[in-house]
Amino acid sequence: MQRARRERSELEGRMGSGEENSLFETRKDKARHIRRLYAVSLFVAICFVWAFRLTHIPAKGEAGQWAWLGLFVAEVWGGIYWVFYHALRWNMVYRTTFPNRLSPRYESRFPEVDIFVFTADAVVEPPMMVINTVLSVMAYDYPAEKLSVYLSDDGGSDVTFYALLQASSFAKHWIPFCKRFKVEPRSPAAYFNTVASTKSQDHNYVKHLATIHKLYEEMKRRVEEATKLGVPSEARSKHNGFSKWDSYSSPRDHDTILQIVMHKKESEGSKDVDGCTLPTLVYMAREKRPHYHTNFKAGAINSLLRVSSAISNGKIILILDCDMYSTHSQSMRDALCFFMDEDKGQEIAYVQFPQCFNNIGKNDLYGNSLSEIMEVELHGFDGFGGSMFIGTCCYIRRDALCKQKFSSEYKNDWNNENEVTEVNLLELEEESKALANCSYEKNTLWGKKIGSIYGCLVEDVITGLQIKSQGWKSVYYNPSINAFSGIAPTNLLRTLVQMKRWGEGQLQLLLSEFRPKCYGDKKINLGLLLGYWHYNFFAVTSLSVLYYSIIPSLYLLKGVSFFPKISSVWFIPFACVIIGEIAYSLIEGLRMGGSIQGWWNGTRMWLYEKTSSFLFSLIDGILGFFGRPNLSFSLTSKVTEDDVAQRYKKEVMEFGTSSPYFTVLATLALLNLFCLLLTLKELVLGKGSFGVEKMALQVLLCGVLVVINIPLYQAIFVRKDKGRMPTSVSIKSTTLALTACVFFKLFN
Ligand SMILES: O=c1ccn([C@@H]2O[C@H](COP(=O)(O)OP(=O)(O)O[C@H]3O[C@H](CO)[C@@H](O)[C@H](O)[C@H]3O)[C@@H](O)[C@H]2O)c(=O)[nH]1
Ligand SMILES: [Mn+2]
Repeated sequence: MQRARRERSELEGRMGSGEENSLFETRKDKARHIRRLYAVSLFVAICFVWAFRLTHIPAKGEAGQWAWLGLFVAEVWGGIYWVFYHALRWNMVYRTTFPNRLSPRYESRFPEVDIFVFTADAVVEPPMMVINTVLSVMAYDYPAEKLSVYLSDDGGSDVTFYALLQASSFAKHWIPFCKRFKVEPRSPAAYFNTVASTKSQDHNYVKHLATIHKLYEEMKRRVEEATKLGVPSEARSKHNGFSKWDSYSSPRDHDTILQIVMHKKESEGSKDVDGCTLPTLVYMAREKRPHYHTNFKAGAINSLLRVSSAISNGKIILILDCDMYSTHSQSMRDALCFFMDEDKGQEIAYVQFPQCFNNIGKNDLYGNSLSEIMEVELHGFDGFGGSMFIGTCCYIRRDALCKQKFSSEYKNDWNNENEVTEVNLLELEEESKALANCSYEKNTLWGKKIGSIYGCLVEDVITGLQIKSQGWKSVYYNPSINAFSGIAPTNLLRTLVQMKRWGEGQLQLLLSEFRPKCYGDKKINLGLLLGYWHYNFFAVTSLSVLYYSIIPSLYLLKGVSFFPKISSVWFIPFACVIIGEIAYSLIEGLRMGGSIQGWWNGTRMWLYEKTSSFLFSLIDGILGFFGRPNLSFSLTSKVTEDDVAQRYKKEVMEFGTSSPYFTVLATLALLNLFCLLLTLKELVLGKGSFGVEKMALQVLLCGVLVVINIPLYQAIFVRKDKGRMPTSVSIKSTTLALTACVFFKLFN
């Protein structure tokens, strides 16, 4: 990754205004001319493919006429979608910040920052992970009296609360330790992992390290014990916060639980061992009732927005998922460079950082590094006026989330109006608690115009769009030192389910009343619109990919050809598109620091997501549009069982459970395998009218689909481990695929 970054910066050209005063600089992608030339040429080739389709439609009554027209539709859509894809590569920009210019000017006038961390389930998001994230952000290199950390717990778990209490005590040692020894990263778990292998000569450091490590291990043991056995009664009686669970009946049915664990204005208890102030720390589990929709994370964001406005009211908010710990204690200053820039700062609503993951294997088996999005596409959005908001690792201006429009009169003003000098914590808790009640939002604009937007499984994307349509700008900042790191799914099904949720959310956005509000009236420019469409149409695109991976292969059985002969001039545009796209995606993958195997894995995942996840997104999205309520958010698990972890490490694909996703994938894979085998048999026996030259491209397509599915065949036919394809799925898929082939051959 680092190497790729260096190369990238060499490739970039400068676009800065040359102002010595700016706190940030924007540079254009230096390769943009080559990219554009390539895109235009390839588009011409695509047009020729369309022309071929239109000029060679089989005559009425000839075999495959309808299939031919279907292929035409798939190719037209594929071409259009390809334009969306390249829109994101047309105008990429890169940002650099100058934090060393920031401090001398603004250090004493830094804004208050509120950090929101979200968790929703103590089982799939272990409390230890959550508090490591919390500790990493509490330890930011930032004036503690201007920092508040809020944990929203949609799981309403007393164990998570217990862990947070433990973290608050541990912070009293951890934060001074971080500051004294300039520790990075400041998530204790991540830090102890990195230092395990290094030896230091500094005795003072070694001594402190041993002490703090011991404290951490003790805390970890307590928290893990509580996770297994429940919160110890001794702890319950010591902290009256636990009494708030008395009326609690289930995670879906309880009062608001709000606890200010530490408050910077509190006279005692919020100082570290060196006597320095610690950030404010708040636990919130908003009220839940079965007959109120929770609106998932969007609902949690809005509750926290209100609660925090009563407690600290920071002007800048950092939104984080509970697995996304900070890996760089200075990065908040980078974000401020954008907001505080005298020239352009006031119009920037949010600064999006990339999501990075610390558990990606060498060849990124499941394409989870999301490097296409993080290293390319968000830069593309940025070039057209603003990054997409991706829900985490993002600094947002409270005004942009809570007020409505941007106007040219808007000025940066970092003074906090409701600055409090002395607080009565109980009163403050009581007062803010009501703000997180279910009924609070009744007949208000929350979720419609204010705060995070409801009704969409990608609340982040739609919220970002809403902000943009109100006239605000946003930036994407991809620093050379990673700012955050989290956990990517570690098995195939989790990845597919996550993608299904994203695809469905994007479709909801497209079908919602917000689409015209966000896209209409030229509110966003064409480039940005095309970029968003690239995501919005995820689900729709599944149909053309499915068509392309089924119909041509089936027609092999009948010897019907859909592609030009190799000797024909019409072969040229097809060859250009195929070779061009392979070369382009391979180069892009390698430039981002990936491997060839990684590119191949990514291509497989592209196919799997398009044909299974996005198919289900489409079905559920349409059902949702016709009124079926969406009651669940399939949380991505952040824990991995040992044997699964072993296979993940060895880059062996994980199946293991029967799931409709696998049935679809296996059926497709087997269908192509059968078609290929039958075709090869035909070829070898030399029977019938099978023209090699005529069918070459079609056999190649089927062949590639087979080769890319090799791991799946192994999972069905060869493997014996627990991660292999369950027999029930294998039988179901074989039957389906065989039936399709036989029916097609005999009856069509
Ligand atoms: O009812 C809910 C459901 C989820 N979450 C939190 O939302 C975050 C994201 O959930 P996760 O299961 O990790 O989903 P991902 O698909 O990994 O999330 C990505 O996609 C989401 C939807 O686009 C964004 O909100 C996230 O920021 C982005 O990381 C986690 O911290 C959850 O605890 C809640 O607080 N309440
Ligand atoms: Mn996640």
